[in-house]
Amino acid sequence: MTRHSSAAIPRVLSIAGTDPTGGAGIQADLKSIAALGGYGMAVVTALVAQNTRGVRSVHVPPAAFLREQLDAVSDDVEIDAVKIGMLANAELAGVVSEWLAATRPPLVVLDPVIVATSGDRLLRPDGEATVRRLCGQADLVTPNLAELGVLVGEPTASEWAGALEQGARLARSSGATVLVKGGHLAGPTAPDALVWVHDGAGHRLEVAGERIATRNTHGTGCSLSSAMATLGVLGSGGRAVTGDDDAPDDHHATAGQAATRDRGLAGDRVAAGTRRDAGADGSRWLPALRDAKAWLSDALRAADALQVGRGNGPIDHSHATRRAPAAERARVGASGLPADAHEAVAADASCRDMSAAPDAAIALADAPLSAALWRETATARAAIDELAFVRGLGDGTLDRGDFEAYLAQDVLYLGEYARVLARASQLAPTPEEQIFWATSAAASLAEEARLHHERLQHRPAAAPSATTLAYVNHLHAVAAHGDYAELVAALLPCFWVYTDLGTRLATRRHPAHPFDDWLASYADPAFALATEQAIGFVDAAAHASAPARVEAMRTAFLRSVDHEHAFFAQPFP
Ligand SMILES: Nc1ncnc2c1ncn2[C@@H]1O[C@H](COP(=O)(O)OP(=O)(O)OP(=O)(O)O)[C@@H](O)[C@H]1O
Ligand SMILES: Cc1ncc(COP(=O)(O)O)c(N)n1
Repeated sequence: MTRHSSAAIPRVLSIAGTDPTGGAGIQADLKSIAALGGYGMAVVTALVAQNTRGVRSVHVPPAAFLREQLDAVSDDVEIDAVKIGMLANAELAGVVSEWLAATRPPLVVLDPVIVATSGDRLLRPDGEATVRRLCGQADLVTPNLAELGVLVGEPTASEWAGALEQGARLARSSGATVLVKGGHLAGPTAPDALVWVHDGAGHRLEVAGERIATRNTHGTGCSLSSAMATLGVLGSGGRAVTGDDDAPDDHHATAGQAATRDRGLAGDRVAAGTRRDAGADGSRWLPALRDAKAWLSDALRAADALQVGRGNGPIDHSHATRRAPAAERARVGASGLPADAHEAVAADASCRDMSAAPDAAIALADAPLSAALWRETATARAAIDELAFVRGLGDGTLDRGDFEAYLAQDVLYLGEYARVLARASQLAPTPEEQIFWATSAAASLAEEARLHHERLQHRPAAAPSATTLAYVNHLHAVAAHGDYAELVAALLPCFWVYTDLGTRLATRRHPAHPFDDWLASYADPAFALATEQAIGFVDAAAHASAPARVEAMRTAFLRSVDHEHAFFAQPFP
């Protein structure tokens, strides 16, 4: 492929092995690329049966098939950057080297994966020499301390200073910029440094970092290198590199080496697939490293909440877009809404436009149940999005008769939902919760009356469908147990699924949309606030409950989500 035109969204190809638990390898690469704004593509070198505790076995497909995969991508797609990870053996490393020479991608980041954190080898010893040579075809090489030692043929450095010296030796021998990583150092810091040689002189820029106390660091190297490839294309905002703000006094990039980049780092390459005579200008990577490290640190901070696996779990690549845990949401919801939100609640509240007690205290749980339940219902919620009824609501193609038939069932549901909300109020342990659920019950009845009056007067009264009956029977059955925690868990999906759906449907609004007013009511911030409060109360109830009761809460919540799905999926004659 010779033609290259730059796209606004970096097209980044990962060439790496797999991790079925999603924390490392190609899965981590794709998540990182997406999180940082790129479009991820993936060519698999090896299939690895591994989890957070270690590697069980490795299956390496034929080398010729690796080349077929690579050609399939490069024959069709303009690639902005390549990230190379696990190469398994010399033969595969050789295939990638040949493909790089033929294809000349504008930016190449090599993470020379040799040994996993678990201690298992991911590169056969016969591949080390080839990977060493491959460094000469990369713009950036990102070895951890052990890999750095192997690449320079020395024992693993135990001190940062020694690692930097080894990085300088690798930079000199390869011509690439070396990102020396301090993740494996002992001590309270986790520094990283860019090391390169330019016109024969060695240079270094260091980015400091605090060590985050977590054992969930699986895949940090894969994630960082993919982030660097993506941000390298973007130029990490295209900021000018001043070259000396992070540099240690004794050893820093000079102003002469600093560069203002138009877009990304691709211009730094003399010819991809060849060694550069003058060497790289490594300072160009500094903005990308700063941004990648900040992102990675947040992903490490969020890692423990994921609860994936029993070994060294993954980082949370999606921390920035993921809904914050319930406690956090409750806090933001309570403080981040317009001051008039509470009045809006009082004026127009229902099960869907759920009311709230304005001064309700948000009880914060240590480990929110709600976040786990939300994750557990991701598939069911995605299925709701895909329903013909919901899609028709969003794009406005839903038959009006069907819409009214739905509203007729909703009215019937709201009447019964109000009774169950009232029961929650009766069982509530605090006055705040008592008020919240009672206010919600009243609002639910108000919405029932409003819908009836404004939208359904011309229709004969409907009988409850089997689906509507099943949902309200489930709620009444849980109410009959008399367990407040279980009951509020059963009530929550009606708040939450509708808020979530409503927020997304609201983006489809336009003045001519046939259901515009209805969509507007679901995007009401007061409705979102009420949902945040309900989530906070459910988490507080879980916090105060024994494990068996929490399990009952979970079951009640999951069943309600299933009923929400069935409610939207039912035929509306
Ligand atoms: N506990 C931590 N706190 C903060 N940053 C960390 C921590 N562990 C690793 N990092 C950072 O993660 C990145 C990857 O570094 P590391 O040295 O762990 O690479 P690696 O061993 O290749 O990763 P992997 O775990 O995928 O093999 C670096 O930016 C490093 O500073
Ligand atoms: C396919 C693949 N590539 C890379 C790693 C290294 O990651 P870690 O050192 O965190 O196990 C891995 N475990 N699996």
